[in-house]
Amino acid sequence: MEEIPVKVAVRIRPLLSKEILHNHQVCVRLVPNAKQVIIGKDHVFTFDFVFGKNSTQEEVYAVCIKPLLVSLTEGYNATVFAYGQTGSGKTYTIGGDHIASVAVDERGIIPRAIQELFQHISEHCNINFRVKVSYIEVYKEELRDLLDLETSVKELHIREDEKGNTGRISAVKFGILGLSFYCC
Ligand SMILES: Nc1ncnc2c1ncn2[C@@H]1O[C@H](COP(=O)(O)OP(=O)(O)OP(=O)(O)O)[C@@H](O)[C@H]1O
Repeated sequence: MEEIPVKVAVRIRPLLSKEILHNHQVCVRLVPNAKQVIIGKDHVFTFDFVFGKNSTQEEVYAVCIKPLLVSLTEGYNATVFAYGQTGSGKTYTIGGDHIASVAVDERGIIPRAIQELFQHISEHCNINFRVKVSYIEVYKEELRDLLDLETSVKELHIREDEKGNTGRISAVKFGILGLSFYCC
């Protein structure tokens, strides 16, 4: 079977207290033993990974991200991004919020991946690693450097090489939040 390099996971978040208070109803169900969700009455969608409302940060990381980190340390590139409408749980899952104030169990993808990457580096003193980080927000077609908010949005551009590959954006936040790794 052909190996498809892009994998898509869906994560259902639990209702928030304010949603319960306003009597909002859950409109999405998991299909047992299938990587599918049903929206409404009968709209079935299939994904590579499906996480229900009780899924943990650890589970999402272990299933979707850890294998990529292993590949990264073997010299492959990987990109992870979260996509969804406002309030759907991108920041929570990717772990882009105030990391210091988040309980260890609740930490999302970015702090877990960074911790594991540096753990790997410290265990392989015979190899030279160079780690670069950038954190870019793309919102309404404009780029903002989240590590240097003074930079004008006009100074940042997405560039492509002759093959159409985009450059070294290392963490992207748009209606999408993401993290890219590049081995140097
Ligand atoms: N899996 C989850 N378990 C518990 N709470 C969650 C989960 N996912 C999201 N939440 C909560 O839902 C709320 C909205 O999530 P979040 O801020 O991550 O959404 P977002 O997609 O990043 O929104 P925006 O695009 O507006 O920034 C937050 O209070 C967050 O803590």
